[in-house]
Amino acid sequence: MSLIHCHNLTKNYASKRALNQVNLSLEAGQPIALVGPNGAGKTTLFSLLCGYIQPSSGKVTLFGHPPGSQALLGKVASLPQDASLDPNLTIMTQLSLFARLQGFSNQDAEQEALRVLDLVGLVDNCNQKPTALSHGMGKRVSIAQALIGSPELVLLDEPTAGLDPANAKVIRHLVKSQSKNTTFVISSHNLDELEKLCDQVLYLDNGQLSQSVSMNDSQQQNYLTLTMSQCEVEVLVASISAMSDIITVEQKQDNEFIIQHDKANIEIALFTLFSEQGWQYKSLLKGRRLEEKLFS
Ligand SMILES: Nc1ncnc2c1ncn2[C@@H]1O[C@H](COP(=O)(O)OP(=O)(O)OP(=O)(O)O)[C@@H](O)[C@H]1O
Repeated sequence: MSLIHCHNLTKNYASKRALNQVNLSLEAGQPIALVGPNGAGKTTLFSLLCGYIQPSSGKVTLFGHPPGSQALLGKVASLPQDASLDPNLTIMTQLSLFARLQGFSNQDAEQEALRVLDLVGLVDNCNQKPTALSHGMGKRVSIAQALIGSPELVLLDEPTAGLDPANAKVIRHLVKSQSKNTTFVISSHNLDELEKLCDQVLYLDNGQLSQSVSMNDSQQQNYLTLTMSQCEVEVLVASISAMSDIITVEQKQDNEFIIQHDKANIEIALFTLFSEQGWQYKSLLKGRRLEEKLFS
């Protein structure tokens, strides 16, 4: 059974069509990314999956059940984009309360609150109120809240937006470490971050699911992303293009090139060329960056 299944899912806000006939079937596994420009419909799709709003037409199910149904209690959790904590209650009080609402006893609820706070590295802050926490720490508490009861599916809407690199790194580590037992669907504008975390990337544009990209597809094997320290672009492109088994060489940014080839271990021939010419390279990565895959 699919983890998430959408059939012709459509949402209109008055005359505005925010989601247009989205068809989607996702299985449990590695984190899944949801990307798209501002206004593409990402939050609308999340809100439909959480059962916060109802579709205008079409159908959506999670584990075969409609969003918000009793059968999903404890199985599905979410971090909404604008999640906020109660400023008057300590972190411990709030998280214990949410655990009790999921059916934990008073004592177990406190243990569960400490467990999830430990996952986000904030046990020492458990007796503080949200007003004493930084924005990044508050976001980490909200993610801890989403992990109460070890749900099988967690929807994170822009979990690292506005966070400093250290806080963002804590969240990335957390997602990685919990991915064995929990499938995360993450909406974000940070393609570099998603590239590190996710296996599958869904691209929404203007309310339509226009692409579904796998980070590990076999075609990736035929691309290299080369970054040179310094180079004469025309000479470099001509030299690499002249090598056998090279299909195309395309300059992307100042010193970055995408090389398409049809030979395993072509890297050795490239390194030989660099050595003969005395050229310095910064990095040579297998595959193309997510940005390239989505927008080239
Ligand atoms: N409550 C609402 N009433 C009317 N229009 C809305 C409402 N919520 C969203 N929209 C519109 O629906 C479209 C999709 O919005 P949505 O917030 O889902 O996009 P998004 O991809 O999450 O954008 P962002 O990346 O900026 O967060 C936008 O055109 C938006 O203006």
